[in-house]
Amino acid sequence: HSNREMWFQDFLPPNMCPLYAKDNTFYGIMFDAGSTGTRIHIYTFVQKSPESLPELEGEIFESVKPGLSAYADQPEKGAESVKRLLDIAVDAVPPYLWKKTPVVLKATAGLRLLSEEKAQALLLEVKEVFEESPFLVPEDSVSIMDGSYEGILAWVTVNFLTGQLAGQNQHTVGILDLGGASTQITFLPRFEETLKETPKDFITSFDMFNGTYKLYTHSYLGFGLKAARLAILGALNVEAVDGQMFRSSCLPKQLEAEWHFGGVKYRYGGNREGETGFKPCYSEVLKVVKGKLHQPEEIRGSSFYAFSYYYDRAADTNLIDYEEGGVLEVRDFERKAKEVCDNMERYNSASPFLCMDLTYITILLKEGFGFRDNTVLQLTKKVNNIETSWTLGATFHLLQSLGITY
Ligand SMILES: O=c1[nH]cnc2c1ncn2[C@@H]1O[C@H](COP(=O)(O)OP(=O)(O)O)[C@@H](O)[C@H]1O
Ligand SMILES: [Ca+2]
Repeated sequence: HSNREMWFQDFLPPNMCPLYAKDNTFYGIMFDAGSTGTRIHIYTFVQKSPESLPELEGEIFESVKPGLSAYADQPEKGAESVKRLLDIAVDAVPPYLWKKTPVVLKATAGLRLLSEEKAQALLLEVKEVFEESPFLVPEDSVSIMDGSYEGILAWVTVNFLTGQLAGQNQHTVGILDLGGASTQITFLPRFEETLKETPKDFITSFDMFNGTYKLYTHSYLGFGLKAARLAILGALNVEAVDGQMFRSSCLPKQLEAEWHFGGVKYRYGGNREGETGFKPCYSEVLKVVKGKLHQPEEIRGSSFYAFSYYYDRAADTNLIDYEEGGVLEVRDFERKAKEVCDNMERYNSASPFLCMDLTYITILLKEGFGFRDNTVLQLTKKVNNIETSWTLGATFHLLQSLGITY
């Protein structure tokens, strides 16, 4: 963009700038501080009239690992990783729009699991990075997001990108997000019954684009893929993890290794003496999931969009194409779990956790949420080349609250 800049840009107010005079272009910068990585989404919008939805022109996306929570004891270093990503936005947004472009960071389950003190120290350092940038820094620009918003905003993203939020005939789709530390389920109930039999705190009313949506949503903290690994290994909420060896029938028999998560080091390994394979693994994982999740009757027959680790593990095992995504049934995950767990040596090089992860996904879907074997899942990473992430919904919400869009 910058080669198109001209000398008068800096002297004329944007609405008089000849280059952009007719353009109602604006930007939004949203950081996703996830448990396994930090990502920046720089969105460009055009709004042609107050009546129509803003049009999304494009997205610049970049990410770094590990996530902020890995810097629990070095908040400055954590903020540095945010600074490096923000520099991309400085180059991407035309200077005359810097002051009008809001920058926000929302942290999810990784920071929810840290102590209040450590989480706040990290957020404070990030806030300083924002204050030193040329962008618009709204109130509450750096925060830990409420789990229910994580689901709602991802639902907004997917349904906006698939065109379901415009016009009259809305056939919205439900979404499933499997993060590292938490997992979300969100859908628009069609039956009065569902609203009646659902706990009150699972239903949230939400205003967006001149409509009100009464959504079913819940975020299960500790049920993300990586947190579930710890729960399955029995390493969750254990005081002195140091030196302890956590074993599971879901891991290759001879395996012994170390794993870092949330700033803690865990030693884990296979069942040297005991059983290994799909059957024992299934009952091991079932203990972690059974009876812990609400099962809405209505979802049994409907299809859902699934992304994040649902997508990654399906792609890792060739259930879907890594670039294109694809359509699966719940039983495909189970079939693949059996295949991997009963032939662990063959899959060991991919990831020693593959059997555990696939078994967990199977059980989460079937025994956790109560999906049927033939429930259809649409696995997507991108829709029209835009990442399916809660960040787009969050940016719409932000721009609306700042009066930048309608
Ligand atoms: O922009 C995105 N689009 C789609 N998936 C994403 C995006 N950013 C992260 N993910 C996926 O989210 C998963 C990691 O979860 P995350 O680190 O966000 O944990 P959390 O949600 O529990 O905090 C991975 O599967 C990763 O591929
Ligand atoms: Ca996430």
